[in-house]
Amino acid sequence: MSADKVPDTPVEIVSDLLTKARNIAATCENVPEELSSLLQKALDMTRGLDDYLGKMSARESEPLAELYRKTVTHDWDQVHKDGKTMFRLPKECITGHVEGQTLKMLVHLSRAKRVLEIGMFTGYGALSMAEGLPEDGRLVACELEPYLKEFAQPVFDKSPHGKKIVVKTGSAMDTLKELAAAGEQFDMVFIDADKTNYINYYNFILDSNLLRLHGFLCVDNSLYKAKVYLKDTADDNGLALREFNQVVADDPRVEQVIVPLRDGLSLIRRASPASECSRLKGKITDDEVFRGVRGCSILDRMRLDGKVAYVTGAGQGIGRAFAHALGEAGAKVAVVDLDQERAQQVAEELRLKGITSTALKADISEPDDVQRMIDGIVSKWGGVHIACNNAGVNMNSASEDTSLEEWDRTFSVNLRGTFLCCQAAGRVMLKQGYGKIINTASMASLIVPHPQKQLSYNTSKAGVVKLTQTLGTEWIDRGVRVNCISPGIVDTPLIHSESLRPLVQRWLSDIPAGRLAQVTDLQAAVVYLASDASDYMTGHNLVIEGGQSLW
Ligand SMILES: C[S@@+](CC[C@H](N)C(=O)[O-])C[C@H]1O[C@@H](n2cnc3c(N)ncnc32)[C@H](O)[C@@H]1O
Repeated sequence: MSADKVPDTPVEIVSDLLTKARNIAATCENVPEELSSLLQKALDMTRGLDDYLGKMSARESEPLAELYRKTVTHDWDQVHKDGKTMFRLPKECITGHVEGQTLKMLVHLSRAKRVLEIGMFTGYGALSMAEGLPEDGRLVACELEPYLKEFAQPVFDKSPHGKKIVVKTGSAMDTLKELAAAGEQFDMVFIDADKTNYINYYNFILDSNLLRLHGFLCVDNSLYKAKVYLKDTADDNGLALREFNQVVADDPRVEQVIVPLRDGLSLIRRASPASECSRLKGKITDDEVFRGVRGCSILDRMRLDGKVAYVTGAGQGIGRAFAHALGEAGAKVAVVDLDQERAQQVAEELRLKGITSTALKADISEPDDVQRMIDGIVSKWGGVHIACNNAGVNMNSASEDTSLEEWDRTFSVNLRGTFLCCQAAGRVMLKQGYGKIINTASMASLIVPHPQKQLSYNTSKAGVVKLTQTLGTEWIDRGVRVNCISPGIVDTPLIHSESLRPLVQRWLSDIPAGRLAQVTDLQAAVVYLASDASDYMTGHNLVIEGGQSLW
């Protein structure tokens, strides 16, 4: 702690008291050596703690460091004397490095997308949390003093995360009412403004549903310099926080814990819908729609944790995007491709993202390769739950010139290969009594895309749809669902080649969406079809083509 810093947290205050006690002991005669040494040891322990936490926590970004420097060197007394702020703002208000990183970590871990801060000060906490938000995340910061918005904004503007922050100046309670009236909801709320109003903010946030059902609150200063539990507390803020903590502890709507970080940080989460039910008996329909199927929200129902998946043709393009999507949703993924090196590269990408993966080489038109692929996955991971049969080839020729070779090669990969994979994976899945098969068909199964000529491709993909419908109805009563995805024209590097460029213009005029499909446009569909959320769907051809087949 620097010499001019006012002790502000329980640890800093203990440290200050110990320093005083040690100094007194040093001036007294007859103080036992052991007492001095114990005082010194206690002092070293308390003094060193915050420093150590700072050193061992992730480093702050340069904009955060600038905000900190700018805040602690600013003459807040003068600003107040000049009438620029309504209140005299102590620089100790700032959350600072360790708390900032803690808030950022909480945003990350909770995957919050919308955060509300009540009491922004110079924006250190706001920017820390914004750094943890995804690119489309948003943080609304309430601040009474307009001067502080002007102070923080130039630094926000230097950070790539500053654009996620919207500052609302004025009384926080007025802003909360405005947000609630606009139907806004937040995943996380950080309360750090006037202490005597904490209880009002808390009640308003819960009563007006500003905090979404599975959201949580962080409340700063909940230990308030230890005054919340010291008997002789007389100051308003200490008493307000003591009452606040008690109200939260007695509130059946929430679960909470106080983390003794700096001046105390309460983490409060809205309890499960089930506990809200008993309180709201009669006012709600307490069913699976309200509670979620098996208690899971719709997004959780699309998680694939613990599932084993494979994707053929996963070395590039759509297959690679499918492999990433299934892995991101929680599945272990076998990346299968004819090209071993590409498969390995994609498997490595997945591992870098923390996804369990393996690379396999297989030619799906060869029964032995397909069987080896399935056996390998089963022996490595104990089963196959998601079979993504995506590999395919596309050759072009006028129908009168289509060679038998082209026809056979197309059918042997696109239809025979898909059949071999469905059969080999299906046998395992039927034994398990569970499985999700997702075949890649094509919009060409519905319409005849033009002007390119691709008889064998179109016909083989129509076959994939019929294969899917037949298996999907034959196996569903034994727990195996079979569906397919029909992408429209997908934007791949090949499409930008000199020879295809004129065709792209033609295609674009045929697509109501006005653009080609990106592989990322197909990712949610594969996760949905792989998840339990789509259990009632089988034999379906899910067409994703920007409306092209409808024109
Ligand atoms: C402890 S500081 C906030 C620190 C900040 N969260 C950070 O990360 O550095 C409290 C802030 O709340 C603001 N404040 C106090 N009363 C308020 C109110 N009624 N409405 C909005 N803001 C208020 C103060 O102006 C001050 O800037």
